[in-house]
Amino acid sequence: MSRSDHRSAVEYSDVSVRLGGTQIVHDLTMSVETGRFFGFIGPNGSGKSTVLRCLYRALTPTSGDVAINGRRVGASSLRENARQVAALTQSSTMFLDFTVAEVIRTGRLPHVRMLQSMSADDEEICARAAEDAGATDLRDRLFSELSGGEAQRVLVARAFAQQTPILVLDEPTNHLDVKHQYAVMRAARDRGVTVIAALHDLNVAAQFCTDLAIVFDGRIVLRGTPAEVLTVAAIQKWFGIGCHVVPHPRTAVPQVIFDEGLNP
Ligand SMILES: Nc1ncnc2c1ncn2[C@@H]1O[C@H](COP(=O)(O)OP(=O)(O)OP(=O)(O)O)[C@@H](O)[C@H]1O
Repeated sequence: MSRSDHRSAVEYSDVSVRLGGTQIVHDLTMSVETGRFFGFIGPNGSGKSTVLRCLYRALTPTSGDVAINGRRVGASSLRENARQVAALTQSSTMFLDFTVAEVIRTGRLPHVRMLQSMSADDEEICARAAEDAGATDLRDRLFSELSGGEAQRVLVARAFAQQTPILVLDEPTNHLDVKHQYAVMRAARDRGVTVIAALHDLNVAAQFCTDLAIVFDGRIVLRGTPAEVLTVAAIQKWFGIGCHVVPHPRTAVPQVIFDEGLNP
């Protein structure tokens, strides 16, 4: 797909990443169409986070390009990028001294000049983001005193408050109880933006993603709809565990029942 094709919200072209002398991502070429909910799945250390980091500019590829809406990531200012892509990452220690409300407000920074100049609209956006992420009741707490799941909901709210056309979620359901896992995924989907996530729970991925890609050793080895990707053969081959795959009783999306008795 060409760069000028605006159906592509995100496009990786021949992206390779070397870290610490090791090649982590190998010549990745792929695109994600606007409005899709795209999930990277794959074993630990396969490169999912590294691929995402190139998108939210935490990492510059060793070679190749990443483009957002047809524009190369490195060609935009950091502020412009932050208006395009909000990222929920796996490290958040920089917020330890903040209250929850302050953490969520930092999501508005790409849109305002200084924290003091936040408008009533910005406050309303933060309140709605907190509501959508299930973090409203936490707003007066200190971020450093939250449980893992509570902190995760606040970081999701911060990403929502950024109101970007692309949302990058690196393991968004980390630390969350089952109810909040589904609530956060539903809230992300219902924003109607392009979502690109790294996920470990295959059943949650199947329920919410329109597209899945299995990453193995820094390469996409299989891509398609959840029904195309989550097959017994693929899960055995790439995750190394036996399983059954059955349709969800209501939605009919594939659901995986792991079975070590069927291990390859
Ligand atoms: N800064 C770094 N220096 C050297 N190696 C790194 C660095 N960051 C990541 N790696 C390595 O790159 C590989 C891919 O890591 P990455 O975090 O992208 O995997 P992942 O698929 O997201 O894993 P997980 O499912 O465990 O979160 C791993 O082997 C990791 O050890």
